[in-house]
Amino acid sequence: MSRTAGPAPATLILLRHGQSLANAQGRFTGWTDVPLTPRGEDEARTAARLLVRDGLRPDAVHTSVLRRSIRTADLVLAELDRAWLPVLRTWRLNERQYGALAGRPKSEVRREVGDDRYRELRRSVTARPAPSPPAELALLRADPRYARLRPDAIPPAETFADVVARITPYWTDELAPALRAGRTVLVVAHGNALRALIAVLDRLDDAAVERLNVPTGAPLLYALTGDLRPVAAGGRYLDPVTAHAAAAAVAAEGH
Ligand SMILES: O=C(O)[C@H](O)COP(=O)(O)O
Repeated sequence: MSRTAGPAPATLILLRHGQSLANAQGRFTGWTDVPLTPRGEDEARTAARLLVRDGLRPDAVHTSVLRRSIRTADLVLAELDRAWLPVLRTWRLNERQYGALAGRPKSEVRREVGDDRYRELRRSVTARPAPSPPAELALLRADPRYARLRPDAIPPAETFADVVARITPYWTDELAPALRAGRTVLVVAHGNALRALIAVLDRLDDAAVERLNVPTGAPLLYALTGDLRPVAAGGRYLDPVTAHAAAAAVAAEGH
């Protein structure tokens, strides 16, 4: 008797945008819509060449609504000669809303609040930064890219747990169905958005979340089983030596 084949394995590629102006300046970014630096654009092209080297050809692309992720995806698709691919853009893949920390130098914040609180603000699951100043929050709430959101749905500041909560529906409703349909899905997003997605994929506990850092411009491949479980926890960076060194540098930011 022939066994019915189970669902096919799936391929998910996670990519944090290339270096941004705020990254280069050592500042918290959050929902601030900063551009890539020239180095960040080169990181995007290098990431695309790694995908080509490994025979990876995305046929579904998702970004946030922030230009650093949109531009990174555009550069990758151009390098892959797939500029024709439709790209889905969503606020749910935005970076964590860092509230009053956005725009502030990380080293200044660390000196102000101390090493323990600084680490807690960046990497704990439940720490909530002070809210964005009212004028900045009003600008976010008036931004046309969030026009379909209720104004009170624009968070004044997010915990990491909040990011997980807003990304999970996107995983369930958009990414997982595309993967089950056999698409090679590329998600171009942000450090904490991808940390949240990885936490969901690998079912990370809080301690593991706190240790997790995602570098810019480093393609992370998740081979998934038919039921969308990672074949290897943590996935596999296409250039692991560079990625792991860059992840350590992310952890050390502000010091
Ligand atoms: O929003 C930011 O500041 C960065 O992109 C992520 O910063 P973090 O690594 O300090 O969370």
